[in-house]
Amino acid sequence: MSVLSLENITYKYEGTAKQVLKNISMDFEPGKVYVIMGKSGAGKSTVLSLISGLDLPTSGNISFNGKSLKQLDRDDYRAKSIGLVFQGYNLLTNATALENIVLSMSISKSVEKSKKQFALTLLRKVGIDEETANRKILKLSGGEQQRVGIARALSHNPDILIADEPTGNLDGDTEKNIMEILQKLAHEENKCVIVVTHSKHVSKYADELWGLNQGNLVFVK
Ligand SMILES: Nc1ncnc2c1ncn2[C@@H]1O[C@H](COP(=O)(O)OP(=O)(O)OP(=O)(O)O)[C@@H](O)[C@H]1O
Repeated sequence: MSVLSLENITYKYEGTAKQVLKNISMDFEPGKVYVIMGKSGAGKSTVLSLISGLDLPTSGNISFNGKSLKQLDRDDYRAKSIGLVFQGYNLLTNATALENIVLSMSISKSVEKSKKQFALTLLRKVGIDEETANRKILKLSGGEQQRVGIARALSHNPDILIADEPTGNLDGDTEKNIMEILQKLAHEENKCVIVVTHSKHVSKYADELWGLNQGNLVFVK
């Protein structure tokens, strides 16, 4: 059963004639890592903005658990069901790792009894111990920052994790570590993990690999 389904999506930016996405269809299930690979300008960011409910397709339909995003409250969908991981981490650099997670939980109105304990549990899950959790982001390595970014994306327990070039700023070993964490979240915690990248290395971690080329999406393996 798909958690997310794209049916015959096309997309044109307002006021432009170019079709940026050309009739693309794809189904996403829980428990799998999906990698969408494409060159610069292929349409990766556009697909992500549609999947995450920032915008609606020009034609076609996107559904989440069988319900069209057109009918859902998309702010609510984004806040509850989607976790985002960014290439540049997007953390508050002058706050600690722990504070970043707790703040994010407060904004998403988490009902956890102890936000701090829950945040520490999430951080431990991605390999950040308590000492590191209490350090300011500025004093963490890139790989550690991305692990905090993943913990933050998990803090409202979303069904879908979307990672936009999550290892774009990291070296090979660190890339492996981050991709293994994302893989574990899919395989052991049943998250639907969607990664967009231009990196061939990242594609090795895919349960399903798709290629995006000038707005056309094709199944690779
Ligand atoms: N706001 C916009 N208005 C008009 N055209 C846009 C806009 N944003 C992107 N495009 C165009 O849509 C196409 C796809 O862009 P998109 O940003 O989705 O590609 P991408 O694969 O994410 O590229 P990159 O890897 O460089 O981020 C490109 O031709 C781009 O010029």
